[in-house]
Amino acid sequence: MIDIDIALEKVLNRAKINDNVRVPILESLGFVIAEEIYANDTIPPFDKSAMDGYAVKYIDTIGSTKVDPNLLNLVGEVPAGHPSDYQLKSGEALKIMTGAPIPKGADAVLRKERAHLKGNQIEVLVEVSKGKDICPAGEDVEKGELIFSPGTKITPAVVGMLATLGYDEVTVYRQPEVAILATGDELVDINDDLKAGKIRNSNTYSIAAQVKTYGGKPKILGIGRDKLTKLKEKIKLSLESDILITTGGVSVGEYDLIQDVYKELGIDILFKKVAMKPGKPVTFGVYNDKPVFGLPGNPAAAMVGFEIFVRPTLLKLMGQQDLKFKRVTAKLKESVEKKKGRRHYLRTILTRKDNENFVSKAGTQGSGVLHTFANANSLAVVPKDIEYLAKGSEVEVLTLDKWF
Ligand SMILES: Nc1nc2c(c(=O)[nH]1)N[C@H]1C(S)=C(S)[C@@H](COP(=O)(O)OP(=O)(O)OC[C@H]3O[C@@H](n4cnc5c(N)ncnc54)[C@H](O)[C@@H]3O)O[C@H]1N2
Ligand code: MOO
Repeated sequence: MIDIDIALEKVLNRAKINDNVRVPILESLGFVIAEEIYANDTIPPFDKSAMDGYAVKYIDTIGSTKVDPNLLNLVGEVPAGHPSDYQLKSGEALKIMTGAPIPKGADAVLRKERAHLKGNQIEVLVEVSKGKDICPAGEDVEKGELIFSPGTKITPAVVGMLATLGYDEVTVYRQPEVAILATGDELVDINDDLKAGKIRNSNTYSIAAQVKTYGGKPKILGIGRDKLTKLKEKIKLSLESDILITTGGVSVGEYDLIQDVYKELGIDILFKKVAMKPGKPVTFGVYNDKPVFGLPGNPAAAMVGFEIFVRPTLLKLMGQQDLKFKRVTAKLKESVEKKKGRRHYLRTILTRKDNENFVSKAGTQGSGVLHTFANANSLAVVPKDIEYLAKGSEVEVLTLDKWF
């Protein structure tokens, strides 16, 4: 049995970042920029008003108060999108709207509510300083500035920045396609009859949902039956995808054929047993540089195997730099007992009270119990060589925040 951290290192060492594609910016959300993005313009391109009010010379407001206001002549207006050619002179004001270009001669904006309109004049109720309520040109971005480097994750604000900078498309690392094959003679699909000895195939759907959660594109290959030739044929078809996942058939049963199939197809197996629970029989291989994961059939084991090994692989292919889980330390709300030798990932509920994190089991921890996972929001880590943790002990917890 290989140690989890060593196993993960082997996986990530073999995972290669994807090639890149150009996509419309709205389709780039969640992906990673694969080019340098420079500003072709200064943003904002002109000094603009931050408030609705009056463009003035600040000097004309000096000494002005509510009780003894200075008077300025109103000589016109500047709406947003309509620059004025007027050269403001001393003793004058121009009505100005938020976002409108500051006219020549003006050096401050007096907010509407800080002036009194009296016919063709305004009373200045307060002094304003030079530059007051003006957003200077280049406040956001200077022309020629490097704005984003390869590796930047595209968030809603990044999409907005790309639009501001005039990019309608952006180059990103290509979305990985992840082929998923569930194996087992006992499996039927969602709408099929549950005849004796049969169970519904849930792995295909939970794993495909995990793939989507982390930004991949699932390719569902359906159910493969426990026959070497049939499995070989199905798997062969899917070796074009960026990642291949099979579930089931990796333990030591007579019909657990996955490892034989991998070998016959020329998939180089790097490990087939990991010191973790659930997920001990997680198998990892490489075919033409493509990662191949044989996840266990047990639904919770398959999903934990995905989170620990496939998730960071998928993120790496997508060009992401931070492959780690968000982790917190939390106090156990109950004691935990286990055998030495494997690191356990408990399906848990993480809560916060009075500035402290607490964690409790989401239910029974059998590798086949999926319901518990559906109630969980985190995985608490119980180290390999620990046998007992008392209530109140501190544990490391991986948050599944991307699920929510
Ligand atoms: N003698 C031993 N038996 C087992 C060992 C072992 O070390 N010695 N390991 C156990 C562990 S740990 C696990 S985990 C499982 C993994 O087994 P497989 O990957 O071979 O999975 P299967 O036997 O095909 O299925 C296990 C279980 O999960 C159900 N299943 C399978 N596929 C699906 C699916 N797509 N959707 C829902 N449920 C699925 C299946 O019916 C079984 O109940 O092996 C232990 N055995
Ligand atoms: O590794 Mo298995 O998932 O312990 O049941």
